[in-house]
Amino acid sequence: MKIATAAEMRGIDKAAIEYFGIPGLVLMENAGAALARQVASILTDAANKKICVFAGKGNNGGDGFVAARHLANLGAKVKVFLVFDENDTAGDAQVNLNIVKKMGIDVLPLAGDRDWDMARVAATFADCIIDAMLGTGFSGGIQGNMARAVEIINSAGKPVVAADIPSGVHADTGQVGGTAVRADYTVTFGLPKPGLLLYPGAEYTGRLVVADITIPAALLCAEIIRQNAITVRKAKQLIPRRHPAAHKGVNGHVAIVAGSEAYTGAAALAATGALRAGAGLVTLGVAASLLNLMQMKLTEIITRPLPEIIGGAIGLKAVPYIDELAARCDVLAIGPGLGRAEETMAAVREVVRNCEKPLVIDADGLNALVGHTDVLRDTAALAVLTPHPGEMGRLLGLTPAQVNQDRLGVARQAAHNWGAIVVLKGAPTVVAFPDGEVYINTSGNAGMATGGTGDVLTGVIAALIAQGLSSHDAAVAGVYLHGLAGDIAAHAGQVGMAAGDVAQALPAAYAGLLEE
Ligand SMILES: NC(=O)C1=CN([C@@H]2O[C@H](COP(=O)(O)OP(=O)(O)OC[C@H]3O[C@@H](n4cnc5c(N)ncnc54)[C@H](O)[C@@H]3O)[C@@H](O)[C@H]2O)[C@H](O)CC1
Ligand SMILES: [K+]
Repeated sequence: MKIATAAEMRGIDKAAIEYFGIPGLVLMENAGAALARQVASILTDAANKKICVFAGKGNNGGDGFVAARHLANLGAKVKVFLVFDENDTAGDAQVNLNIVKKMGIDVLPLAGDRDWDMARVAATFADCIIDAMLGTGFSGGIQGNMARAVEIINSAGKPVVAADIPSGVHADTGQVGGTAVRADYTVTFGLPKPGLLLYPGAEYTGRLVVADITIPAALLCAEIIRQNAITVRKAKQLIPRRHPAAHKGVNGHVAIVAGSEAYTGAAALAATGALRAGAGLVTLGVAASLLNLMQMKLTEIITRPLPEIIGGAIGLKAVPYIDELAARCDVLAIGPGLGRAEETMAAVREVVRNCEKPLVIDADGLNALVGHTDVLRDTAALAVLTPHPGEMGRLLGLTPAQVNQDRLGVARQAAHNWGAIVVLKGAPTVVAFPDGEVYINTSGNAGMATGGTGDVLTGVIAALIAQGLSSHDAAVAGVYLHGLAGDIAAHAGQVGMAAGDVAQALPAAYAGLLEE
């Protein structure tokens, strides 16, 4: 499913009206009707129920007027509060405001304090509240009357249904402009917007309903829309199917270079993630002094000793051994737990420069690229980088908070600049490609915010490449598969969930994606 920015949505709207000839009023009618249907389904029966609509002056408000009409026709007692000067509205919204007034529905401009007191009382006694104040036209911050209305809505303690976007949430980034409506449901029109899936916007969205308002399908899947959701449907399309006669060689061979004296768990989790995501063979290259320990921890994983420096970290002498290992395998994942010794970092850069196989670079492998992202330009296949916001920040000279301020934009720009696939981990994980295409993941949960889950993801993506997926598809499907495993593991509880639980849940998640 595509995800449209506010500007892309406006373009779609324009094309639907001007090229296909669908009147804007028809789109608004369908939007308002979808809003009314959602409210009616929440209330089971709208007849005699008290509904408050808080409306803005634009087309978002227009959707609210249409919903008010539909709900009044179902017998609901509707009050429409205008959070703007009545003369400010125009076009389709004004047409629908006039209809609502002619029907005798209560339309109450919020002018003086008494009006606001009435609005607060009405919201407190309402059965449902509709937020139709601001949608894709919102910019800046919420203040004044809008802020007052948001406070009334949020403090009423009643079910809230937002039209298109919770007012106060920025459509493109999910950032909140000071305050925002906390919706229980958001009925968004045509396509989801990034801000409904990105935090904190996702927190205000509640349950997301995507309403078909009869925008021609060709417009909703247009290539010019550069955002996509990684849905279960997308992951099912991409996940490799296994031939009944497949042998371990067919299922691919993953090479992993990871671990150091202090971080043996990262190596074990990355290797286990690859195994549990279906790789036929997994070979772990690790500093020689850790070999016995890793052999004790890992049964099915082949282990290879690598020349090391002090502290059980690989050194430059390991480079030819790693090159040889990668040459025998289908993909090389490098980085988890390697440590940050200068010689280890230099060795990683040398390996990345030489590698002829697809690469997955994570954790300390990313730290090795700080100030050296030019080495990515020469990789044989698009390297997949899997930074969390801290690693991303180090690579870009930003703080994690700055990275999270615009996750889509930061990941997209980095992928373009580096000529690599960037999997920016977090809630939600974003996958960005050099051509500007981005995917927002819809699986996973907060229980996965625990040490080592990133190492597992590295193994998962490498395993899917080893099984024949392009780096592009492996990143998209791997992020979803990993999150789905996290959702399965979370059935035992999110608090206390460990990265190993996610790895152990991978076969069940994979099986779920293979089901028709
Ligand atoms: N996309 C579709 O297919 C359809 C969308 N519909 C609805 O239309 C809105 C977008 O309407 P628009 O008139 O462009 O803007 P808004 O109604 O979101 O905003 C109204 C108005 O508010 C002012 N404003 C902006 N920022 C602030 C602020 N911080 N504080 C106060 N006021 C602010 C600004 O002047 C805006 O113009 C979309 O979301 C859908 O709900 C169609 O109805 C159906 C088809
Ligand atoms: K809204």
